[in-house]
This record gives sequence, structure tokens and C-alpha cells, in this order.
Amino acid sequence: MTLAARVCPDDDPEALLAALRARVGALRFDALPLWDPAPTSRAKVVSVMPPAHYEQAVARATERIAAGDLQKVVLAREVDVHAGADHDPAATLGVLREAFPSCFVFAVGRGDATLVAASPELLVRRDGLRAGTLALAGSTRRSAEPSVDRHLSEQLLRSAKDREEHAIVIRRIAEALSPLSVWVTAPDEPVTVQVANIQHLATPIRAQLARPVSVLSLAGTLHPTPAVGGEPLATAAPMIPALEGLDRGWYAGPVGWVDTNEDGEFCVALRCALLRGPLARLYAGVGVVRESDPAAELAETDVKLQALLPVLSG
Ligand SMILES: C=C(O[C@@H]1C=C(C(=O)O)C=C[C@H]1O)C(=O)O
Repeated sequence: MTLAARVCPDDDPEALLAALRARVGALRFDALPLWDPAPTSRAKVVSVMPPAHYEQAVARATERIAAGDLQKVVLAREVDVHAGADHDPAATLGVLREAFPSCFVFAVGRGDATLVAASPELLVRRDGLRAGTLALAGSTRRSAEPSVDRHLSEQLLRSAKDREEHAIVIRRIAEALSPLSVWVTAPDEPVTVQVANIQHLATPIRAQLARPVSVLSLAGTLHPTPAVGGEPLATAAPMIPALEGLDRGWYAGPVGWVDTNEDGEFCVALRCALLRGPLARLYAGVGVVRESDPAAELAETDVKLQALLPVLSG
């Protein structure tokens, strides 16, 4: 177990240590979190805005792209799960850790709200002068039938639309890292990565930093990549809230850790839900490019929502 503490300049280290020890001691006596796979009352799942609103937003974005002032914009939608009882963040976290072993699984609490996620997307990792990140964009569903699953993966690799959506992210990451680096390198061809419910085009990107820029500052330089924002960002940024009509909150933000050497790791808060009492708000977005079809993009948000929906709706 790793404990993190928020330290202020006037804090007494001994008192902080004692508080952390007391917290660990208290945890030992807490009841084990229990996820109930067969709750007596059914959860209610509702799209916050009608799905047609999302399709219209995608259509309007493609018009802006066709007009020539934008290459890509990522648009998200929200779905609420009203459960019969309060959601249990610890139990949810336990289930996500089992179901998504290759993802960044976390829970961050503040006040009465907890953000839980199983994100496949690394924003940045720094170890001394080495930095690593992942371009992740371009998606398709999975199939339980291995040959169909492989076919879907090959289709994704051959899809010009998805390859372009993906290339925009690589280009921007390389442009952001280059001024800080001796070299930035990425394989010529993406691979597909499979998570439980979806597969994505992925390209790992590595850089040798020219000076020890902190991981926090690297995260600030890279975020938001066009995997969650858009290209060019200055055009996409004001369009996103206007078209989505929602408050993203912590969704798509960087979440991670920093050590005393300023090394660390940040992922992008995707495949996440904000839990507050019996309400869970889920978010899912897609990259919209010129060829995007509104119905297909809506369907892709449904696939992405399937990461957390079965866990939260019982
Ligand atoms: C925006 C999300 O995912 C991002 C968008 C992707 C896409 O459009 O293909 C793929 C992975 C993520 O970078 C999300 O999950 O909400």
C-alpha cells in the first residue's frame, strides 16, 4: 500500500506520520468492501441529454471540420446510474482492478464525491531524463469470438479515418516534447491494444529530455492531447463545452503521482465515473474527424460506457 499526504510548509512531520499510522490502523478494522452482484432494487440508467443531442453535436463538429478551420475535436456525453443504495467506491475499485488489469485503476475522493476509473491511457511517465507517453486514439469494439476480434483489430489498423485520428495525436505529442528533448521517437506503425470491452490504436512515444523537466510540468505541457481535446486546440477548446453542453469536471483530466525527484506518472481520467451517494455519473467521448458518422460515434460512446456501466448498474 502507498500512502500519500498533503504537506504544508508549517506541518509537523511527526504529527503527519502519526496521523498516517492512525489511518492505517483504522483501515484494518474496517469491514471488507462488498460488491453486490444481485441487488434487490434495480439501478436506473439515463442519458443526461437525449442521445440525439450527441449525434447533432457530432454533425455540427463535422461541418466545422469540413469548413476547414479544425481537424479534430473530442466530444463527450454523460450517463447517470441511479442505484437503490449508495455506490461503494472501494468495492467498485476492487471490481475494476480485477476486470481491467492492464489499465490505470484509481479512486480519488474529495468531500462526498469519488472519481473511479479504469483508464487505458498514459499521459506521461518520467524517470530522470527519460519520458514516455502513449498516443491512444482510434477505436473499435471487441468480440468474444477470437477470429472476429482479430478481424476487427485488422480493420482498425487499415481504417484511414482512425489512422488519421491517431496520427493527429502523435504529431501533437511529438511537437510538444521536441523543444524539451534531445530526441523523440515513435514506431512508424501503431499497434492495437485490447481492453475488456474495446480496442484502440496505440503508439508508444519515448523522449530523452534535454533537461530535467518535472513530470508535473510535462503533464501540463501535453494535456490536453488531441485524444481528449482537439486540433488545433485553440479552435477546439471553446467548441467542446458549447457542443457537449456539459461540465467535464475531472473527466479527461490528468491523474497520477509525483515523487520527491519530480519523477512520476500521470494517466488520463477516462472510462470513469463520479460517485456521489446513490448517483454515478459516467462519461465517454470520441474523436470527431471529417469522416465521422454521428450514429457510429454515438455507438462508440456506448462501447466505452460499457467499461463501468455493468459494474455500477448491477
Ligand atoms: C475520449 C475517450 O477516449 C479517447 C478517444 C479515443 C477515440 O476516439 O478513439 C480512444 C481513446 C481515448 O484517447 C473516452 O474514453 O472518453
